[in-house]
Amino acid sequence: MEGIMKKQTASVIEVRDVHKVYGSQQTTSYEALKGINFQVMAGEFVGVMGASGSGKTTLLNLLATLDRPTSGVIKINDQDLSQIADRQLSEFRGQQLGFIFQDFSLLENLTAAENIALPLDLQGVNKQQSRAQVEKISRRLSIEKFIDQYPAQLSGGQKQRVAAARALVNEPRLILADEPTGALDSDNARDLMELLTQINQEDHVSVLMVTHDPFSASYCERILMIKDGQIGQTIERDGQPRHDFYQSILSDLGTYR
Ligand SMILES: Nc1ncnc2c1ncn2[C@@H]1O[C@H](COP(=O)(O)OP(=O)(O)OP(=O)(O)O)[C@@H](O)[C@H]1O
Repeated sequence: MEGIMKKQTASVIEVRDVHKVYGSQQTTSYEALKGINFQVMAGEFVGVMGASGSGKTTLLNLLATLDRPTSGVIKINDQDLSQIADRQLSEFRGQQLGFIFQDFSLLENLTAAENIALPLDLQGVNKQQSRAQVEKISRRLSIEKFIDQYPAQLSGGQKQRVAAARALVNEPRLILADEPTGALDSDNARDLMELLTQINQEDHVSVLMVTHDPFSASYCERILMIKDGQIGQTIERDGQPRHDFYQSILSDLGTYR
């Protein structure tokens, strides 16, 4: 019920006719995205799948404001990214977005707590407030016991929970995840997907997740299938139980490739 009520309020991502061409020479240039259109509404959990080289990372980099489209419009929380100057992009990222990567991207010489606090440090949040926010998110993600340890002392699943805490500590409305279960075994992958689902449903944080893995994708409500730089197909969960959706994804992937 909550899922129905939370949707259709506002769009957190709007992508209109986005093209991305790498290289400027006509002979060597490559069009990685060829007119992408989609929206993600507040509170949605959306997956992006597609074969290697189809343009998933290119799209995620544009949404993450790490690169600019060649043409087209991208809005995040109604803000047109083309209107943000380069020097303001890191502040925008820090305030609006949370990132989770396949390789966790934790700094080895910092404790888990210090890693989680990084987005707050970059925004100049004072130590006391930062410590309070780190403790709050650590309790929420049940990682209080190991936040004073270094990444090398943590398991893969624990590292990804720390990375999730770092993504959430600034209370973003949107999480961008790039193969977040790619380096996890199946139990830890399930834990992480359940955690993301819980955050999505309880805190109404929207999630856009690139994945190759049909199991992880089955936690999404909608999956954009990218093929050769275009959205070829969208698979809707439509209230199906997760296991049934998993089977639909598998059969769609079978016919899609
Ligand atoms: N910086 C770049 N310069 C030139 N071509 C690029 C660049 N980055 C990506 N490409 C090309 O653009 C296409 C899309 O790449 P992209 O990394 O977005 O694919 P992907 O779907 O994320 O693949 P994978 O699943 O293997 O990560 C590929 O053909 C790739 O070779």
